[in-house]
Amino acid sequence: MPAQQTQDIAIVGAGVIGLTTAWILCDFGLGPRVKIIAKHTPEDRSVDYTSPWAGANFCSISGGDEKAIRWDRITYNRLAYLANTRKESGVVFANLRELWEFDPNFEKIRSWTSYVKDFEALPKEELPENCLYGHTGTTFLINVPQYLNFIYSILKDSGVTFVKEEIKHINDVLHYVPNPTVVFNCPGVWASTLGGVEDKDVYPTRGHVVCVDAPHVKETRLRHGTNSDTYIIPRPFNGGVVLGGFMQKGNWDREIHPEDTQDILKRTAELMPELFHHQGPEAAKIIYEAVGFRPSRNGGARVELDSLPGTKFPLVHDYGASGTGYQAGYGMAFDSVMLALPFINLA
Ligand SMILES: Cc1cc2nc3c(=O)[nH]c(=O)nc-3n(C[C@H](O)[C@H](O)[C@H](O)COP(=O)(O)OP(=O)(O)OC[C@H]3O[C@@H](n4cnc5c(N)ncnc54)[C@H](O)[C@@H]3O)c2cc1C
Ligand SMILES: NC(=[NH2+])NCCC[C@@H](N)C(=O)O
Repeated sequence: MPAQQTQDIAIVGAGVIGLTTAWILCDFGLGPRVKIIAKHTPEDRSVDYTSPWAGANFCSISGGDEKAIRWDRITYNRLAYLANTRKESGVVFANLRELWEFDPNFEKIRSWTSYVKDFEALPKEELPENCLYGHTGTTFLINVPQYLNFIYSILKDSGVTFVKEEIKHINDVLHYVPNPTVVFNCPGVWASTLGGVEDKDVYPTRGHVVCVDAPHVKETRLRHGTNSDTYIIPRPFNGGVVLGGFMQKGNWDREIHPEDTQDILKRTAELMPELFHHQGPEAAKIIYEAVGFRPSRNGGARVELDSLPGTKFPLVHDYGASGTGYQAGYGMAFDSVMLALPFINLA
């Protein structure tokens, strides 16, 4: 009987960021040493738990700074590996068409030319009215519930322990892992209020999605507007088509407003006329609607080594992914684990 391994690696949070962090640790065989403390886990649905509400696709929403480009690129390669070798993960390659009513971040676009398969800028004559730029390429679509449960199962099979609790202060993690080798802090938008973290740079970017039945739609299409963000994100393996949306900074409104639903249906039908077979929004077959709070942060996501307040215990922050937790999350989690490895005795 192997000696009882004590859990010495703690993770706060079981959204896509916390789960992916644990997944990488499991790849090192560290699953039995990992304990995840989280109020919500993948079987939960709550406006306070962002990950289930994502589309999800891989688009060029993220910033053009070095960190954002690095995390997108690492995750693009990881998603390609999963799409090629692990169909059960819910990740597939897909055609992306992305349009802008204003000039995009050309640093970001330049980075895409070096790694996004089949990348092509659209000739001006192909741009719809009022669009200044557009491109196509091969990126990814993710069936989010399937992907979260795929990772969740790997973690449970790898010996990771889950504690379904809300903590008030980051140091409360010591009640569950008294002498941690390292703690990972992955609380999403709640980094804004978690005691001992209370990151004043973190804020919600409110989203509202309408998931419809439209199995004929295979392409993901987005239009970055001066006054609106319109996107169509099919979820592969019969997951419906996620339509959006809104990018409302600092907005904590938890309610769904019917006028917003109609606005999303109208804009997406204009963006892709075949979405409702060239009929209007009244032809939409709605499966569900949801509001979600993207965990945004002034200055971009925080992936940083710290220590539990008033202690020597290493603390790695990994939060603030905003609208990119799936398309950049593996890169963020990879860098978080690299920060922690010097403290973890692997041998
Ligand atoms: C409408 C919408 C569409 C999106 N589409 C895409 C997309 O197409 N592609 C993409 O890449 N991204 C997309 N995103 C962004 C993506 O969903 C987020 O970046 C991602 O879900 C953030 O994950 P997270 O793990 O940081 O946060 P969360 O999923 O919110 O997880 C946070 C975890 O921490 C736990 N927690 C927090 N505080 C405490 C506490 N005090 N005690 C215990 N546990 C705590 C929670 O219970 C939860 O388990 C979208 C987001 C929205 C809202
Ligand atoms: N078009 C635009 N600015 N945003 C689309 C973003 C889609 C998805 N990442 C999200 O909803 O976060």
